[in-house]
Amino acid sequence: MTEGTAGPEPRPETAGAAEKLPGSAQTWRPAISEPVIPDELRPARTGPIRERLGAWRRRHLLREQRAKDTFERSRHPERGLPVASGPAVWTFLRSLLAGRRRILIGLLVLHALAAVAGLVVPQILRRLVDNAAAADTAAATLNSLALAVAGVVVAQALLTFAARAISAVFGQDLLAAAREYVVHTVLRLPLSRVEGASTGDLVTRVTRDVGTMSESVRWGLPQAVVALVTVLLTLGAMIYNSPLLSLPLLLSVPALAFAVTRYLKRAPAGYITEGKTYSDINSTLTETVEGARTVEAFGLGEKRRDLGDDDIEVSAQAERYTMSLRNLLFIVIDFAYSSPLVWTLLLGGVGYANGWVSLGQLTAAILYIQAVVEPLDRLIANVDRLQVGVASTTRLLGIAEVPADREPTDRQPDGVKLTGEDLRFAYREGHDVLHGVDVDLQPGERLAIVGPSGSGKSTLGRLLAGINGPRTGSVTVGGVELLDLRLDLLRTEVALVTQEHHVFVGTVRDNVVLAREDSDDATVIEALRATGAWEWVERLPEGLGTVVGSGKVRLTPAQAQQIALARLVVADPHTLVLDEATSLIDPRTARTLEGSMSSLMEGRAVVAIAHRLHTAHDADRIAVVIDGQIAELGSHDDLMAANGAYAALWRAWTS
Ligand SMILES: Nc1ncnc2c1ncn2[C@@H]1O[C@H](COP(=O)(O)OP(=O)(O)OP(=O)(O)O)[C@@H](O)[C@H]1O
Repeated sequence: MTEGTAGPEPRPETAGAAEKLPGSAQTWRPAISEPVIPDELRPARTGPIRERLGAWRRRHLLREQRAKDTFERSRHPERGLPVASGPAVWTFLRSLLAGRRRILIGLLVLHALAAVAGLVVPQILRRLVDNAAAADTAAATLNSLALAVAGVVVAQALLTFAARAISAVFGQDLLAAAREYVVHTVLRLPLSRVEGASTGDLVTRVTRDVGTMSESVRWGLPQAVVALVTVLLTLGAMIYNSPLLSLPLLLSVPALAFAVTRYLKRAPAGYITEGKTYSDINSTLTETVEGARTVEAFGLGEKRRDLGDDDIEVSAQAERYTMSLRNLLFIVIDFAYSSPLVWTLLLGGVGYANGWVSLGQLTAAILYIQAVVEPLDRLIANVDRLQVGVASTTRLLGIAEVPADREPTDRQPDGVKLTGEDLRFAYREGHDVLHGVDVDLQPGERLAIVGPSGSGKSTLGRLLAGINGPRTGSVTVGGVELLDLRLDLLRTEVALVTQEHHVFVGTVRDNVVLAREDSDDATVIEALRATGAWEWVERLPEGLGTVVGSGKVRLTPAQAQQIALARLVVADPHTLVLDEATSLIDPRTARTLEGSMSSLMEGRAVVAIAHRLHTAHDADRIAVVIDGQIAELGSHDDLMAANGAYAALWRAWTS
């Protein structure tokens, strides 16, 4: 592997190379036969010092390059979630702080006063030392100076306490605002992008990244500002005490500034890369857990473990990179702390001997140097914390950069006729899976969509139900485009029923009334009766109020499907799009369910995406979709008479 291309195999998420296991919905990554970590990036443990240093530098440069590459790739991913730019973070921060100026200024003033109180102590001590050195000072003067020190220390403690208490309240308020923002943003993500993004990435962003961001907003930011103010005030006090004795510390500031600037330039890409590696670890892990049965059935355990190990190793590489950046910074910081102390003592000795400075000034200067170390340390540690926070914030704000796939208006459909015109759709740019489909659904009509696997039936169903918007053309109901309708209104016009039925953790009632939350119990029971679910719901310990879902009362797939259909009865849409709605249910339940479904479907238009052709046989019209186009359209008898693709499918199915 060459320097420019060093790095692990591109992940399918970025390389678009995910494969589907036959017969499985799980995406699977290509098997990796070579070691994922290039040799150049492995730690060199043997050889002469110069070679090892050279190898260390090469590894460092490679990691830096990779951090930059990953940063660029994650800024504009093809399908996953993007990362926001640096300026977006500052705009976001400004908007967070905008309504909280008063409390922010108040707490900064309190912290500054506490810092000033701390700076007064060395000045009083300076007087104490100078007075004690002079032979004629009265004991009363020394006593009052000592009392002044005690008074200032108490005042500083009280100010610090008040400042910290206000900081805590301020931090909680900011955290709440940040969390609300994230929840709001995630909820408005278009479904198509949620499906396209990896679960691990989304989960890492809304858990780890929210935590890191709020940590740095709550603690990192106020502490960095306070530490900066304290450092500046201490430097001012040092110059006031003795310009000569402040020289060594002032001279070390440029070295410190250089090291911090260098760090700030490199750290963001490093931390964003680190965040992405955590997402990758989570993605592999969730994929393995979700596909546990497939993994077991195909004996893929070892491969999955290897993938996990690779993810962890890559993550460790990213962590080592950011750690080496931090270490370099800390070396300079340590040097910048200790050398001024030595130089000030030497300079102070010479100055005292020549009468340029007093013993008290030297004492105060040494105390100030000691005093500046702690806030400087805090400042740099918090700058580091802020870097991690900024990286997490860019990932969170990236979610907000996903463009909305619809802009709902208040338009109301005039009628119930569903029409699709010139529908084209692509999951990947330049690869249309529908090529100009026209569908005209009469009110109350049953239209079956049949065709070979992968021909575009489900995609057409999703477009007709307004889940995805077409690339060209439009789907309208009563003359209004589906994407122009408010979501709550859309679901009472057209609804899609698929094989996936999620039961949310909540009561049976909550799960049924999702589309119309104001429905009463009688409506819910009627809906459950219609889908044949009332029999078993009635027997649950708390009936409608029983909490079901993950970790609670578990429902069978068939029961989950009945709940989903009951949801539909309550939503009462005039058009249903059924995509294999009854396939997961055992034949006996399916027969019962089909019975209740036919009464549910009465008076509604139905688009049934059918794999079992008997569904098609009973439909008013049948659309045969082949390669993303409607190849034939007509009733069963018409199409049999035409002796085309449908007739061939029917003969194959009935023989
Ligand atoms: N989420 C997706 N991302 C990328 N490509 C997809 C996605 N979903 C479907 N496709 C592709 O779009 C094409 C049409 O798929 P679609 O699921 O609509 O076909 P289908 O006729 O319903 O197939 P089946 O009967 O097997 O369910 C296929 O080539 C499929 O691989």
